[in-house]
Amino acid sequence: MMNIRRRRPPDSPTPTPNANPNSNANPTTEPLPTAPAIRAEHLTVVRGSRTVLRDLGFTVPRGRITGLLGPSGCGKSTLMRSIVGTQAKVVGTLEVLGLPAGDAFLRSRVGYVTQAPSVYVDLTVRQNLDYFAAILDPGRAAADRRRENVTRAIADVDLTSHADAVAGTLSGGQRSRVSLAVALLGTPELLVLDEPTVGLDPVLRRDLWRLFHTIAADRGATLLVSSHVMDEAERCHHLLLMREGEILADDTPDALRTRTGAETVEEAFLRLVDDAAAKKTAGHAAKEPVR
Ligand SMILES: Nc1ncnc2c1ncn2[C@@H]1O[C@H](COP(=O)(O)OP(=O)(O)OP(=O)(O)O)[C@@H](O)[C@H]1O
Repeated sequence: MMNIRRRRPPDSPTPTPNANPNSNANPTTEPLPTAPAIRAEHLTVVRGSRTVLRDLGFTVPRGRITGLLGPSGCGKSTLMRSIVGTQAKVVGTLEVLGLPAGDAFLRSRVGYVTQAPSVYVDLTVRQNLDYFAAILDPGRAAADRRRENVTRAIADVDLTSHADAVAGTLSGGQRSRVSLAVALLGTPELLVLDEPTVGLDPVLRRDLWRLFHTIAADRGATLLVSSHVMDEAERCHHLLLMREGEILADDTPDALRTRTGAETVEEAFLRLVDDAAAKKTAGHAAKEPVR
């Protein structure tokens, strides 16, 4: 069972945009807390010779869990990389926590867990976290705080009993949780998790989803969680359904089911896919020259 302490994060040492001595930002122009965590307009991404994301427009609400769902290859990872600022050739508007995606001030406010766990296999779980904690919060004066944060993050992902195990000896699911613990270290406002439950057994999947809900409820954090498993959609507050580089729906699971008259989100998704295909066919037919 995942364990997360029910407490608010301490005041963060994270620099805010106005902490920048070179910034001309006016405090009154700070985004309101009700502003979306992520806002995209006309977002297009080209990879190689392919347009992988095409003219996307969507919002991700703050303090909620948004599921980014769609089949393999539809562009979920590309969108997540764009949001965290690691994707090249991003065109259009993409705002994250009120700042342009990739802005240096977002570095410690956004946590990102890639599909492949990024851990040092020759270090123990605790040594992995100590290393990243030292980068996030350096200096001798912060040693006690770092130790506390590392212990808390390890407990959050239920790896306390494996804290001294070498990461290379852990299972794939356990390594994924080490990556998640690293992302939780800085108590980020936005967590971007790329297929975090892939390959996990049903009990661990359920526990991870409980952890996500606790993080959103207790910390007020925003989570963007991708999956190609449609039953995970039912666990989200909000959904972005993707297919072939386009957003088919940006809505709550309830609203989606009601709007499409479907029983499940999976069925709603299939109806939206059929509708989109029918519209495309109608569009092509309209363009055919009349003979
Ligand atoms: N370097 C690249 N050059 C060209 N096309 C690429 C490149 N990387 C990925 N793509 C293409 O971009 C599309 C989207 O890939 P992406 O990894 O974002 O999809 P995904 O939805 O995350 O898939 P999965 O669930 O399998 O991880 C895919 O069709 C893929 O073939």
